[in-house]
Parts: sequence; C-alpha cells; structure tokens
Amino acid sequence: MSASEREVDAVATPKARAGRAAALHRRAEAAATAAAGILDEIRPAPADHHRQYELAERLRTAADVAAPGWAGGSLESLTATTPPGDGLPPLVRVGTAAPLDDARFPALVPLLGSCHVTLDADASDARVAGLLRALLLRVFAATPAGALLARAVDGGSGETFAGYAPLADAGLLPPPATDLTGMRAVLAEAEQWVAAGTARQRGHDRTLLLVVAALPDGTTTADLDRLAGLAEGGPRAGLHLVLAGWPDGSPLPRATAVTVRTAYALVADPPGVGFGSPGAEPPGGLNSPVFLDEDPPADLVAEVCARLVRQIEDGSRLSLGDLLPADGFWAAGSADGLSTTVGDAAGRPVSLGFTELTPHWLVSGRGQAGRSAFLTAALFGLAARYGPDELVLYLADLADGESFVEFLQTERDRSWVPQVRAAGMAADREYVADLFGELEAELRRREEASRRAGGQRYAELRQHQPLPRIVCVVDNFPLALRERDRLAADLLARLDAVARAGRSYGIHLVLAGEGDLGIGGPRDPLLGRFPVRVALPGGSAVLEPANDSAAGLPVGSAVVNTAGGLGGPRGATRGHERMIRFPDPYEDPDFLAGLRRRLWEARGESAPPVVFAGFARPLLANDPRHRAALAGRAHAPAVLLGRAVDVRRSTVTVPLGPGAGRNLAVLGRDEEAERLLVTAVRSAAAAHPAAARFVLAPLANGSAEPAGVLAAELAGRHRVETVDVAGLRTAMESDEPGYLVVFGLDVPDATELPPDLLRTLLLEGPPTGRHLLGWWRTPAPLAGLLGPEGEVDKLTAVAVTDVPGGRLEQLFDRPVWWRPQPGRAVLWDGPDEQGTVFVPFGAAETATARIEPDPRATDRAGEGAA
Ligand SMILES: Nc1ncnc2c1ncn2[C@@H]1O[C@H](COP(=O)(O)OP(=O)(O)OP(=O)(O)O)[C@@H](O)[C@H]1O
Repeated sequence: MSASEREVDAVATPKARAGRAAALHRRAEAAATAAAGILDEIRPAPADHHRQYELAERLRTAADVAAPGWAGGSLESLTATTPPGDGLPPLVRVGTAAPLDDARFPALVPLLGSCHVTLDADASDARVAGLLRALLLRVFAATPAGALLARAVDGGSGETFAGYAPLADAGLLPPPATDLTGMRAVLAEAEQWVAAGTARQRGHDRTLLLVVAALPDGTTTADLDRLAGLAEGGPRAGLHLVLAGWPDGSPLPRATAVTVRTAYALVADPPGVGFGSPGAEPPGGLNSPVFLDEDPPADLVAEVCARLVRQIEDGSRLSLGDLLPADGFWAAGSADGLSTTVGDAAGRPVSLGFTELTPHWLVSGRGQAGRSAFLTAALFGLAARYGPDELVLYLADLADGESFVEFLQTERDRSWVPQVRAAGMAADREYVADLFGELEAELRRREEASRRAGGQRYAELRQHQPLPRIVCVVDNFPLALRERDRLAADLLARLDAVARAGRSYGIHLVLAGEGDLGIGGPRDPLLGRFPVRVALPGGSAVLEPANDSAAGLPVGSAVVNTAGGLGGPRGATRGHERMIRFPDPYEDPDFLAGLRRRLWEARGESAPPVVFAGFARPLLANDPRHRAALAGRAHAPAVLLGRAVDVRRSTVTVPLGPGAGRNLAVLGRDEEAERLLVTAVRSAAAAHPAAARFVLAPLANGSAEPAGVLAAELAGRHRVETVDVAGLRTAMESDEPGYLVVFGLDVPDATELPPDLLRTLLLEGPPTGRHLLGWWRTPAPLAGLLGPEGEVDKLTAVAVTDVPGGRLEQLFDRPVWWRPQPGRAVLWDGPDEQGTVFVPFGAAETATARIEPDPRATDRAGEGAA
C-alpha cells in the first residue's frame, strides 16, 4: 500500500465503502492505463479498435461503481432528486475521456479525503469556469448536507460561483474572496483549519474545500507558497484544494494536474498512482484526451442549493429542549432577577430575562410570525428554571382562540404548569384592566411591606418573606386599546403604575402583538419603561425607526434588543442587540406535554390556574357558591348572575339582605335578560335557608313557559304561586315575606300598577323579607320609579344586557359606559360608577364550554371572591 493509499484509508476509515470503491477504481484505471499503453498514441487511432471499445466499456462500468451518482454520472443523467451518497465521494468526475470518438468513459480524479486538483488555466477560460461549477455541484450534491464546507477565491470576474450564492446563508459557501486581502483571509482560515485539524488528531468531522477560480491580481510567490503548504498538510486535516490558474511547471503537492489544451484537456497521474502502465516513466497521465465537464444547468444548481439550505436549516433547528437548563429543574433563585435562554445566535445560547435594568419586554410580530411560539418557548424556559416559589405567571391573550393551552389543564390532560396563577384566553379588555389592577394592588402590598421593613429593597425583603417574581404576559395587547375610551384610559393608567414601579418589586410585564403595540409615540415615558424589545418578522415597529435589523427576518428568528430598540452603525457588533433563532415548541407536542407533566409532578401545593375563557359560558350548576348553597352551606340569601370578567372569576352576586333596595332589576330586551331573571330566581331559591314563598308573575309575552319550568322546579322546596297583574298587586300589598318575580314590568298592565306601591316595595320590602326580582325591557318605567333624589341604587341592583349606555343615563343620572355585546352583561350594585361586566350563566343545554376549567380551580376562584 502506498503512503497516499494509507492516507486515503486513514481518513476514510469510517467510509470503508468509499475506500473500497476507490481501490476498485484504481484497479480500473490501471487497466485503462494498460490499455492505453497498448494503444500507445491516441491519435492517430491504433488499429485495435475492438480492444478499445471493450476497455472503455469496462472503465465505464468501473466508474459507475467507483463514482456513482453525483460523483461520476454524466450531468445530463443527474436531477435534483438524485440522492447524495452517505459520505465524501473519494473520486470525482472532471470530464469524459474519449480515446476514440465513440469509445468514452468518465475521467475521474481523487479529491475529497486524499488529494487536490490543479488546472493550468483559470476561470476566464469558459471551459474552466464550467468545470469548476460542475465540480462544485458534484461534490456538494454528493455529500450529505453540512459534511462539506467550501471557500472560494475568484480574483477574476468574481461571478464564477454566483449560482451558489444561496449556500452563503446556510454557512456552506460564503461569498468568494475577490481580491488579495480576501484571499489572504481565506488562506489564514484554511491554515487555521489545518492547524486545528492536525492538532486534534482525529481531524475535523467536516471537510473544507478551497476552490480558486482565478488568483487575484498581485498574488505573490509567498501566497503561492502558502497554497502549496496547505496542499502539503491539508488532506490530513480534511482540507482539499481545487486551484485554477495554477502556474504550470510548479506541481502542487498531492495534486492531480489538469492541463487545458485547445480542444481537450489532459489529466496527469494522480499523486502516488499512475494511469500509465506499471513501470512507465512519469509524466504518464491518462493516455486519452479528456473533454471537460460543461456548465451544469442553472436550474439544477439552484435546486441542489435549495435542498442543501433546507436540510441545513432543518438539521440546525433548535428544539425546545435546547432552551432548558442543563442543571435540572428549579435550581435557580430569582432574588436578583430572572433569566432564560430564548434562542441562539451563531450557535451560542442567548439569554434574556427580567431584572431592574431590563424589567419589561415588548414583543412585536405580524400574524403567524411565531409570536406564540417565542413566548411559549421563553415561558417554558423560565418555568423550568424557577419554581413556583420564585416565579408566578399571569397569561392573557385578547385575540380569539385558545391561547396558552400548553400551560393549562385540558380535557385530555389534567396537568398544568404550576407557576401559572391565572390565564385569560379570548380575554375582554375588562379582564386585562382587572389584571393590571391586581398587579397594581400587589405592587402596593410590596411597597407597603418595604416601607414597614424600613425601606428594604426587594431582594432584602425576600430574605424573610416569600415574594416570587411575577411575570405578566399580555398577547395581542393592541386590542385592549382599540377604543380610546374610559376603560382604555383606566387600563393605561394601571399599566403605567405597574410598569413604573414594578421593576423595583419584582413585577414584570411582557406586552406582545402586532406593530408598535399602541402605547404611545417614541417620547412617551411609558414606552421607555420597556427597554427590552423583541422584533419577530414584521415587528420592526418596536425598534427605533432607523434600526432596520429586523427587516426580512424569516419565521423562527427574532431581533432581541435590550436598549429600547436602539440601532447602531450598520455592520457593527451591537452589544445590546442579537439576531436569534428560536425553537418552535409546537413542533414536538409530546415533548411539550412531557415537560408540562414533569413540572406539574413537582408542583407541591400549587393549585391549578384560574382560567377565564372569553368564548365559554359558565354554568350555574358548576358555580362554587351555588354548589355550596345546594349542599346547605349557603352564606346568605343572594342571587347569582354569572362570573365576572376578571382574573379571579368571581361569582357575580347580589346579596338579598334586609337593607333597603336589596332587589334585582334586570334590564334588556333579549333572551339573555329573561335567562338572567330565571338564573337569579334559581340561585335565590337554592340560597334561601328554609322554605320560602315565590310569587311568579309571567306578564311578558312568552314568559309563561320559563315561569312554568321554574315553578315546577322550585315546588319541591318552596311555596310557589303563579299570578297575573291583579294577583301581583295583591302580593305587593301583602306583608308576607317572599320573592316577587315579575317577567315584564314594562307591559302596559304592569305600568298601571301604582308607582308608589312598587317604590315602597323596593324600599321597604327587603327589611321585612320581601324582595322584588323584576325584568324590564326598557329603562323608562324603571327610571319612572326614582324619587326626586334619583339614586337608583337605593331601590335596586341593576343588571343590564342589550341596552346601551346612552339609554341608561336617565336611570343613573350620569354618563354610563356600556356597549352591549353578546354573552356579556353588566351589574350595578351600589353607587359604583363602572359596574361589573360579567358573563351570565348559560342555560345548561346551550353551554358552549369548550374548556371548562377544572372544578377545583373554579372552587378556588369562587372562594377568593366570596
Ligand atoms: N422557531 C420556529 N421555526 C419554524 N417555524 C416556526 C417557529 N415558530 C413558529 N413556527 C411556525 O410558525 C407558525 C406561526 O407560529 P405562531 O402560532 O407562534 O405565530 P403567531 O405569531 O403567534 O401567530 P398568530 O398570532 O397569527 O396566531 C406556526 O405554524 C409555527 O409552527
């Protein structure tokens, strides 16, 4: 075995197959040479044509084995779907040897894994340019994506490898060096490669190919010496050279020289092996003219490049697992801040977190830009590092749909991420306002604790009391500000309070959505409280206008900036900004579910999150207060109407104590209003400690049926009478305690009841155990009951469905903000200006609870509110 054969074997040991193929080819070549020896001179053609055809045939067969597919097939036979080999091709085709016009076989030379190739002409010769492009295509396409890297020098046109530009982004072939400085940088890189590859003994796990299409002007002998040095030491370290324009007469070590003649080329002996007959005197070379490979079709080049890029991207894709801590779950403390890996930049993990300096984040991206993916991945990174004693999460999304389900209990999987305290999906603006209100209240508690402790800072306070950091994420935040009304102003005021002081008390905000998130112009101080900006594709608006670093980002990447979106000089390294790639956590749902379950199993005492789903209907039957009442544990007589649009999912209750005005007026034209009255009666009946009297007056058209159902339902426990207007009047005049339930107090018959009678009942009934539960479809008759001093809250609590705020002013004697929406109602109970927006209980059979929260969560929420 020759030295170079040993070398080939040493490098190719894992690729024994390729090695065997190479040996086979060498034998085939030897045979060819023997044949060539007999042929003697190529032209004129020797007499024994028959022998030549036979040899060419055998060589073709041998080449098929030694250099199959991309390495040796004719370019016409190759398509983008031709698969790569499973390692480096040891031999590669440079053209077609044609000892006779019609006796042809592939001309192969050893390259990757063993040798180099030189050409005496450079790429200014179109044939050379074509061959270089063909060669590059063959070696890249034949090698598994990523196993081969290339560097190019093109001191001529600089355009020789233009078709390969897509490989630059995948890191396979950077744009070629076109001048001396560029070439020297490439040489330095190659020298480093050789030094590192040699030092590590095992060599690189990848191979580097350096292709010179043309030496740049001014190339010195010292540069050529460097190339020769690389040729000498390169193969051992996985570096190979293809040098075009290499001066004739100074053979490059370990290289096969190709000499370009007018009509054909000549291929010299590869190092250590001879094409010539054994014992022939060098220079022998392949005793046949060789027609160099021509330019490969541009489409083919483009398709192969696209395949490689795709495979590199797939192969280098991050997974959620890459963001998780190496040192196990919940090992980190949050006293000084939170930090997690959010992605990687150039193969290095990039951390981002919440500290006093980087307290709040803005995350922007257009739809389908991976916003949920980024947030989910970052939140799981945090949840894996910080246990529930260190971190509490509040999650809200204003857009329709089921968000954050990965963190919450579902019908299929009852586990949850234990740091999550509450989540609002398809959340109303009121939900977000309440959420900010809760955070503000917590902030005040922490401020107060600090004051009591003599002005201790957050980190010090934590030494003697549990104060987890809080991260509150609101996705699709711009929807909270789509109307600039009082609610929006309120919400912004709370947001500002939390953003301003939260940083010092471990309360952090992440606002996400499209565009600039609508929180003020560049000079708005609120914007300045969010120094961390994450721009996903289409999210440049959270960066400074002059900062275009997020332009053209692909999905799966983001610009992370910790200086309020500030840019910097183009191309300069910016300490405050990184372009990252982040994983798609939905890619592997099993992994995500497994992660959630592992966190859940470690949860200790943590209760499930309280979930508000804007699209779901709560059911009276599931309500914790109602269930307690049914079980004989009622707190006090009361009606229950629904669940508030708030973080705790409080049960919306109207207590029916002995105070004046403890009645319920339902106001609205729709079925919702009627249903509210029915629910009110049902819940009052359950909450009433003993048997009570219910007088039902179904005055409105169509109300006989619901009244009948109610009567049947209540009859078991209570005394029920169903009456007409006259009967109602009698009941109103009687002192007997009980509930007067009136469907349609605005029907003409009812409006003829003496107003004083009704007014007196509202004022004086409750102290004697008489309560009115009435339904009005228009506000005027109810407003007509008000005395000169107004103040409807002295008469009754008012629940409104589809009557807009403008029409309620006559009743409340002040501007009222209420815009009716399906599935929502508002309750005014007492002088509170704003009212409580709530989701009325649904009728059991129409319940559309897509995600019914776990009853335990429901209980907790109910108790919290009670
Ligand atoms: N890192 C990633 N790499 C590749 N694909 C991703 C990555 N992150 C998300 N995707 C894919 O992009 C699509 C959009 O992701 P995602 O749902 O997170 O976007 P979004 O911005 O939240 O969308 P929208 O707000 O419109 O619902 C999904 O199909 C997702 O699988």
